[in-house]
Amino acid sequence: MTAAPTTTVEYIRYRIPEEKSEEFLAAYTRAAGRLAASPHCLDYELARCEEDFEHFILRITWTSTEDHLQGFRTSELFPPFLAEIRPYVAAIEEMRHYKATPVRGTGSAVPTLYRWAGGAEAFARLTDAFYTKVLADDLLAPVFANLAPEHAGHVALWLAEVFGGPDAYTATQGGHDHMVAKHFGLAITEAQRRRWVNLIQDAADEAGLPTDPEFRSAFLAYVEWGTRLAVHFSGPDAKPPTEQPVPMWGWGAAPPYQG
Ligand code: HEM
Repeated sequence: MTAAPTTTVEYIRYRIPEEKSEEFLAAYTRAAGRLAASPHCLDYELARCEEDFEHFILRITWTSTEDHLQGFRTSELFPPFLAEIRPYVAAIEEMRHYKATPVRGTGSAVPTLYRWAGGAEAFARLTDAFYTKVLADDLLAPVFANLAPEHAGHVALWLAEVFGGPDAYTATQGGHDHMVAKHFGLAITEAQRRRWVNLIQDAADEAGLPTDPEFRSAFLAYVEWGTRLAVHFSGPDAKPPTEQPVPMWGWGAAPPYQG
């Protein structure tokens, strides 16, 4: 079980007469700077109804309802925020906090990294090429001296799952804690980690994974994160990790170019 999220979404619905909408938008453009500056605000968006121009909905995600009420509302940001929007308070039709339910997710407009890479076969090709290189490598071969025959296949399932594919590693082997625990006691050095990073990129080229900047930067970001975690958990002072979900790696700031 992971802890329930504390974030809350405040919806404020306005009905603004057409002739006032321009100054309403201008006032909110100025007021928004206070939301942007608030450490209690995760994001905000003012949307206008397409069918009925008089309807607006402001959505603000707060770190928690309490942070909104006791934090933002008592901060020095609130008085100037309120001063901008006070003329429209009477036009509010609803102003309430909502908590997310488990019914949420993303659609398929943006392909997962898994799909973009070429699915399960691509990750199998990747780890086959990778472990061939690892076993021929002066720094890494000793670490993988007792490599089990199924290891490459397991790592392929893990990578596929992290990049948005089926949860086959979790279902057949175990989740994040299981994978992390595989590295206990290995005492991986920085030089070995860096070699791992280099070889998996060579293997990605050899296995024909996409070479576009967006895919490769997201791929490498995970490899950096994962190898640094592996080093940490392989060290002498590593404690078993707290229960964590399998990371779901996405595209980050650069979504795929679909021209
Ligand atoms: C993104 C980085 C990494 C990922 C995704 C990863 C993934 C995995 C997975 C999924 C396993 C378990 C395989 C199984 O269930 O059979 C594993 C085991 C192992 N990993 Fe990693 N690993 C990473 C980094 C590293 C690094 C940097 C090293 C060493 C240089 C390393 C060395 C090993 C070894 C030796 C095992 C086998 C342990 C055993 O079964 O006794 N890993 N790794």
